[in-house]
Amino acid sequence: MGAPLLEVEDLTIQYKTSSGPVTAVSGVTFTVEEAEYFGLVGESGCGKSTIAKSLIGGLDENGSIVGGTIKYRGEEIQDFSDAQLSERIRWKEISLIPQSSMNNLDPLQRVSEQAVEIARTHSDMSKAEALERFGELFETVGLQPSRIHDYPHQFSGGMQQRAVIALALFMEPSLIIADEPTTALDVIMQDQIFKYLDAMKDEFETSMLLITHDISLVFESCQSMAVMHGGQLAETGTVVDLYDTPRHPYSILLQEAFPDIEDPNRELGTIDGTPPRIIGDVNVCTFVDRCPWAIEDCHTAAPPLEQVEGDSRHGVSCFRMDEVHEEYATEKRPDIGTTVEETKADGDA
Ligand SMILES: Nc1ncnc2c1ncn2[C@@H]1O[C@H](COP(=O)(O)OP(=O)(O)OP(=O)(O)O)[C@@H](O)[C@H]1O
Ligand code: NI
Repeated sequence: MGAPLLEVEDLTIQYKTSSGPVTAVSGVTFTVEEAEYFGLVGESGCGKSTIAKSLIGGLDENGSIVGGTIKYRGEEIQDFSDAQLSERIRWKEISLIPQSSMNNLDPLQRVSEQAVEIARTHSDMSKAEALERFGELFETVGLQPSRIHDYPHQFSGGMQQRAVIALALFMEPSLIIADEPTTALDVIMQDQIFKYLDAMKDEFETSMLLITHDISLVFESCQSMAVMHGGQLAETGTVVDLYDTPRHPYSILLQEAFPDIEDPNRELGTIDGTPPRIIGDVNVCTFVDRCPWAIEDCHTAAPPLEQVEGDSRHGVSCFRMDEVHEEYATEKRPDIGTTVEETKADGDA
């Protein structure tokens, strides 16, 4: 077997701000394999979009990678110039469906012109072939093929998002980074797009990095996943690992906070507090202030990602992963720091 499709190791990213360097991502490690859907999950501000942008060299002006490696098929992305990224990587190998897709179409060009331009640079399709193929993709995402010739302003927000998804699929990239791809779309359209993406995975061995705050969506549509908190990676593994035996306190509480399809009447938990904003180096576990299991050590160093014994892919960044696992197995819910919504399920209302 060759190198994994995408290998992110110990990635640290900072933004320059007037109050100092904001560490948006710190020491993050995960791997996306070929033909795999990988979910990156965590609440707002935990660094998901920052990672997404960094993977194609698209960080905001004030952002920079200050540590770690990003390898795509074994090659370091950071060694590519912007021209090389445009020529070799973007669209054809990795395409990004950005979080706010609405602002990602050129307002001065018809959508079809943007597609033809991409096809011209990255394939040997003729213009007619490109337009036909793009029209088919429009149909796939639920838009009238004839509307490829519209300008972006002629579309609603949801339609623009679908046009961006069509563009992202256009060159049949090996990796699609989808940053909250369907949040602006209705459930039926979400389903349709995921069905299509699934078919693509089987046909072209496409991989996807699905970025979302919705852990249930990841459980439903991905094979592997990572949970982030406060710029750090809390836990990574297969969805089965994280669904059946979550070990990081945040993964456990996050899972309790979402409805479970297999147990819809379960009470929903809540996670108190908010993630910290980190200036400069990170030498704590960023979950420490919200963690019912935290001890003194958790305040003094960032826990390294360690493999769960006997499982090469399941990794957890918690000094107390074994104790947490044992306690949680017997007592279920921790007794400090968390509150439980008591009235949710049993018809109290
Ligand atoms: N250009 C920027 N300058 C300064 N700080 C930034 C910049 N972009 C993002 N940040 C900060 O970096 C952190 C991570 O942001 P990011 O957008 O990556 O999070 P996210 O997980 O995608 O959140 P959301 O779910 O809300 O999209 C946040 O604290 C955010 O305020
Ligand atoms: Ni985001």
